[in-house]
Amino acid sequence: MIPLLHDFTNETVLIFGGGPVGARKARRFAREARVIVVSPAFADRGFGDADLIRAAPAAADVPAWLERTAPALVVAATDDATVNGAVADAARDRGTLVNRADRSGDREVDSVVVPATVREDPVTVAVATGGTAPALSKYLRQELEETVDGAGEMARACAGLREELKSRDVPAARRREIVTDVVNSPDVWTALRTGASNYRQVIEDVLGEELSTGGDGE
Ligand SMILES: C[C@@]1(CC(=O)O)c2cc3[nH]c(cc4nc(cc5[nH]c(cc(n2)[C@H]1CCC(=O)O)[C@@](C)(CC(=O)O)[C@@H]5CCC(=O)O)C(CC(=O)O)=C4CCC(=O)O)c(CCC(=O)O)c3CC(=O)O
Ligand SMILES: NC(=O)C1=CN([C@@H]2O[C@H](COP(=O)(O)OP(=O)(O)OC[C@H]3O[C@@H](n4cnc5c(N)ncnc54)[C@H](O)[C@@H]3O)[C@@H](O)[C@H]2O)C=CC1
Repeated sequence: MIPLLHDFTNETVLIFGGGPVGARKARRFAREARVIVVSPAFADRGFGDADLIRAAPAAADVPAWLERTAPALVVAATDDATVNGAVADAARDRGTLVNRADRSGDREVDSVVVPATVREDPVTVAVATGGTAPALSKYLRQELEETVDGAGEMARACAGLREELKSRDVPAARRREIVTDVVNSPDVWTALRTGASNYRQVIEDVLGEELSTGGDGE
């Protein structure tokens, strides 16, 4: 399987199953998509701002739900393997992406896996284990949270610097050198992580230095 980032803006994600797993997937997708969760019962968990629809579709009813809601992605997260299988079949018939929460091998065509994710906008890091060890994905995600801390602000600093340096016609090679130095600077990371600095300040400091040295490489 190959990781890709998918924009779900203005798309619908349809989830079957309102247990803890359905709730987790609902929260995940509700940050961007319109999410509908269909289930006879709902766990006492957050579902983001998903629409919760109380129903217990039989396998034969599943295609009509996809027809009605036209989702970009459908999630099978019930504890009924027959219903989950019907969800996968209906998705394949429509050419819709499907995530089966109860499966890690024998995947359906067009199936997708939800990776463990660390997010500090605009930075995203995703971890998967080929379905073999979700608990390991979660562990690595927790470890990576420390590494990624401050990366959102660092990304904004780099983006701002690239833009400013381009607009000042700084040669591309020098531009790359400056941005690479900033990304590799332990001092900048520490300043961003502790709040001692922010991305605007970093841009200002680096540009100030560059201009005062006349961009002669040092
Ligand atoms: C294939 C996949 C399909 C999919 O759901 O996309 C899948 C399938 C299954 N998960 C199972 C179990 C658990 N899953 C978790 C947790 C997470 N599972 C997630 C993803 C995935 N799970 C996909 C593969 C990703 C990869 O390649 O690693 C995460 C990363 C993302 C998310 O779900 O949001 C999220 C961590 C989020 C975070 O915190 O960062 C825990 C830990 C816990 O809950 O604390 C357990 C219990 C411990 C264990 O068993 O490892 C079972 C057995 C069910 C049973 O026993 O019946 C199956 C089915 C099977 O394996 O057959
Ligand atoms: N991907 C993952 O991270 C994990 C996956 N799993 C798998 O996912 C499944 C769901 O996990 P949990 O939420 O913990 O299970 P759960 O048993 O707590 O929840 C299942 C939900 O499905 C609903 N449901 C039952 N029949 C339905 C139907 N016909 N239509 C719609 N909804 C229906 C139930 O009312 C319940 O809300 C498990 O059976 C397991 O196979 C389990 C743990 C983690």
